[in-house]
Amino acid sequence: MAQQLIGFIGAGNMATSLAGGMIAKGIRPARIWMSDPSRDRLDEVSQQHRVHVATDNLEVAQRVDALVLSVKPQMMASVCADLRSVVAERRPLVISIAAGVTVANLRDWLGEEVPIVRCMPNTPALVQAGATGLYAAEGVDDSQKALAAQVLGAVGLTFWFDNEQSLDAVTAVSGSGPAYFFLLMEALIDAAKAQGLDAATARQLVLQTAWGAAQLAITSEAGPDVLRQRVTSPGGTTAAALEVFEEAGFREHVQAAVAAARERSEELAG
Ligand SMILES: NC(=O)C1=CN([C@@H]2O[C@H](COP(=O)(O)OP(=O)(O)OC[C@H]3O[C@@H](n4cnc5c(N)ncnc54)[C@H](O)[C@@H]3O)[C@@H](O)[C@H]2O)C=CC1
Ligand SMILES: O=C(O)[C@@H]1CCC=N1
Repeated sequence: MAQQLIGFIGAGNMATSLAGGMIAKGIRPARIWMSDPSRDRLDEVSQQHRVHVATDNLEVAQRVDALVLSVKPQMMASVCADLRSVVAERRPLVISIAAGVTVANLRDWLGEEVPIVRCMPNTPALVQAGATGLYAAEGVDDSQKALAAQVLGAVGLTFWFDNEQSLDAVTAVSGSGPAYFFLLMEALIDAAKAQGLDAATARQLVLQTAWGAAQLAITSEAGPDVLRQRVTSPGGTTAAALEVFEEAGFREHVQAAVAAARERSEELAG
């Protein structure tokens, strides 16, 4: 496994986050290939990460032991159609990170016999703080599962699921989730500025608070509900703020937002 080659089809945000995290974790850049139609993108990636690059997806597919499909879900059918003959001949492990694209979709496009791991990482992979849900389709052996876990586990925590539907929920929670926290950070920075703090200080206060709250929640035995209560003095400032959140239906909005993300993930399966 130590020398197996990993190829990314599509050198976008996620692929480079994953590759960057893998390299930071000690995986040699020479084990990583990336293809993308954009020469500029590849130049940027090879300069930054020193991985092998190619504009031709087939050149990558012909060389690697595991292919990480990291193009947009809408591109996946046509990309797979081009890869189909090489994949049928070489049978690399296929790891898809595309939101909503199912194992059945991938089998239609690539062939029934292809070993497939469907997974859902997130962008904190770039700083090795990712969270990834994985699902291994029938026919994936233990060494292939270990390889998928090595790729995704290099950039954060991995969680295996026995049923594929769970990945739509994972997509809505942790795949899209960083954006929810970033939205809260943006809104809090704006609120801090509205209260007269300068932009740089507002940003630092908010990011340190987000980081501190996450660290506290991760390291504490108490759950987020208890930690929230500990911040909230009766009749105090936090209580005043939380009342506004609750009255505005904050929790209901979060439920509805996550349900919308899940629905969209299911729709992307086509
Ligand atoms: N952005 C995120 O937070 C997450 C994204 N994903 C999934 O990862 C996948 C990639 O998303 P991003 O990296 O955000 O998108 P992106 O747009 O940054 O990257 C896609 C890349 O694919 C390339 N591409 C386009 N056509 C191609 C082709 N025919 N062959 C090879 N490459 C081609 C594009 O030039 C681009 O560099 C998507 O399927 C998305 O659902 C999964 C988890 C989180
Ligand atoms: O927004 C999306 O569709 C992708 C999948 C999860 C995060 N980004």
